[in-house]
Amino acid sequence: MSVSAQNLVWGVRRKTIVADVSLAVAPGETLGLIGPNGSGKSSLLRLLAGLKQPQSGRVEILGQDIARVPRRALARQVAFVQQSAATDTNVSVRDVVRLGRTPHRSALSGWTATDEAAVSAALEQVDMTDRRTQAWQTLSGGERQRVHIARALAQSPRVMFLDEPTNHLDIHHQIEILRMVRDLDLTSIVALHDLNLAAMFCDRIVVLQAGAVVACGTPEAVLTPGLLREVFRVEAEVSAGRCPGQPHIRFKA
Ligand SMILES: Nc1ncnc2c1ncn2[C@@H]1O[C@H](COP(=O)(O)OP(=O)(O)OP(=O)(O)O)[C@@H](O)[C@H]1O
Repeated sequence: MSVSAQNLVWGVRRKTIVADVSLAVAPGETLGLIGPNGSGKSSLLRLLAGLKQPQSGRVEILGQDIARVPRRALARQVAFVQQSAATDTNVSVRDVVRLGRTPHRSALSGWTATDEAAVSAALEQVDMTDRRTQAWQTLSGGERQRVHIARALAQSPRVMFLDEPTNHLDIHHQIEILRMVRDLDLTSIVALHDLNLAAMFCDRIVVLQAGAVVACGTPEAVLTPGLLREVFRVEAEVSAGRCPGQPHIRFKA
């Protein structure tokens, strides 16, 4: 498995926020994490990526217990795209993406052709090559989001965690970014609010409710009217989508 978690528990004071979560993600798989506001998606992603320590349970990435892997070594394997991440303001788009190379560089080595190629490819993948010299603070919300994704791609990770990466993006870029994530030769775990996008781009979906996994499986198996009513408190019709295995949800007003 690329990523596996066993019995993860995390909370603050007396409140349990991630409640005994176990999951496994295969190499190359795109796993969607869905659930209502406050169900624990961001908290779980941060535990899986090693950005938070669980109170109990463990996470393995590429067969190694992440509690024992040095931070820098982990950063060479794992990238995390946060929800509306902040960046120092006085920098260009290219500078932000170059930061993705940090875990691969030593104090002695200069900027290499490999670093440059990774940055150029990442900018291209998010459609921001033309903006590479633009000042970060002048970008729109959606452009900033794409640059943060490019920074993660420049890291050349084997596993990528994305916390609502389609926030702020127009529909063209939502689809482009998720298609790219799905088609990349890496394992990704993506928290998403848009259930139709989750159905279109995720191989499997994990549903969180109050910190616990209440369903896990293919979009077809998971996204049923009963689950949508129970977990998301919405009435919906679910029909076969245009592609096999990708159901389409129509919410009832
Ligand atoms: N450090 C913290 N201290 C106190 N409460 C926290 C902390 N971190 C998270 N929480 C609470 O835990 C719950 C889960 O938060 P989390 O951000 O993981 O949910 P989410 O599913 O990502 O939500 P959303 O869809 O709204 O982004 C929320 O009620 C949140 O307020």
